[in-house]
Amino acid sequence: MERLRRTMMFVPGANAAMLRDAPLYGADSIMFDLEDAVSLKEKDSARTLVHFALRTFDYSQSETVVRINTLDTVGKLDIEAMVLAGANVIRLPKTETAQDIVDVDEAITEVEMKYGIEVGTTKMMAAIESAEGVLNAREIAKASPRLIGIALGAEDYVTNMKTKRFADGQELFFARSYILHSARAAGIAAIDTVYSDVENVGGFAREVELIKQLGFDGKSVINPRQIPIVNHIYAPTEQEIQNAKEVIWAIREAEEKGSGVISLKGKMVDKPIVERAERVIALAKAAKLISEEEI
Ligand SMILES: CC(=O)SCCNC(=O)CCNC(=O)[C@H](O)C(C)(C)COP(=O)(O)OP(=O)(O)OC[C@H]1O[C@@H](n2cnc3c(N)ncnc32)[C@H](O)[C@@H]1OP(=O)(O)O
Ligand SMILES: O=C([O-])CC(=O)C(=O)O
Ligand SMILES: [Mg+2]
Repeated sequence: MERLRRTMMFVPGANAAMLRDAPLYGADSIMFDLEDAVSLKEKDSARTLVHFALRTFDYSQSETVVRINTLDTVGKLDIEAMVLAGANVIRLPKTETAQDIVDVDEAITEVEMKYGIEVGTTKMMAAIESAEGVLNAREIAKASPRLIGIALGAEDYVTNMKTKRFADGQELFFARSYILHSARAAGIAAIDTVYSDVENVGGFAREVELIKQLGFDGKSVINPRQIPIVNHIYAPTEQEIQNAKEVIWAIREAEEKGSGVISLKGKMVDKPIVERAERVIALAKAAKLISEEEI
């Protein structure tokens, strides 16, 4: 089954206490940051700290993602330390072109070969944070078989666009839509950007409602308090779960009789409707609203 990525929590790589406590909050993915949350002075110590944290603490309940620095700075050093430490995913920030992804893919391959790790073990993500990156999202999303998703980085993006973030998110509509389409066309995940105003719970919830409606798999978060809000909004309602169960039971029965399409309460049920029902069930299981065995 597809891995759920409702929440991807940034953890500043230089903060030892946050690295230690990060698994306590139940994020689907923990994103260790070596890039913009780490000052230039702390780049080397943060890399060492995250390397040892990955080897020492138990992050097994989450996916581990590391946001590295770009290859024109210390990205290669980051890749070597993180691949060796067994990070699940390397996230490249400020991705502008498909070639950026190919270059990181090659750097990862080199390290995997050097340490006898099976080539392809380490996955990748691309964060898109500029006009150039958005316009190239379609090629970026298909640039490497390692890619599990692409994400919007809206703080850098609005800066590049010479605007700022607004409550209704209009300024992000094109970028969000194009990134989503690029991800879906490539068959990978689409992750929305951070919401920096941690105290504004209402504004955060409205943004999560919007990105769920658009079709994003989930959101980058910066604070543990944002996790239950995303999980609550992404959790299906009782009615949605009941409908999904009925669809799956009905299609199972139909398939036993050798048919792929049926009518349920006067509505047609076929493959796309079954796929949506399966996602509702996966989200319900993740939210522990139903048990693994129930369906
Ligand atoms: C544009 C970009 O690039 S965004 C990505 C880079 N930015 C980041 O990584 C920032 C990550 N977030 C943070 O550093 C913090 O959440 C801040 C600075 C925004 C707010 O910090 P605080 O005011 O301390 O938050 P808050 O009071 O909610 O913290 C509660 C607890 O959660 C911990 N915590 C807060 N954020 C995080 C986090 N991202 N990861 C792990 N633990 C965290 C705190 O250490 C605190 O722990 P304690 O109770 O044991 O002391
Ligand atoms: O990727 C993110 O959501 C955070 C980030 O770097 C940005 O918004 O510029
Ligand atoms: Mg950024």
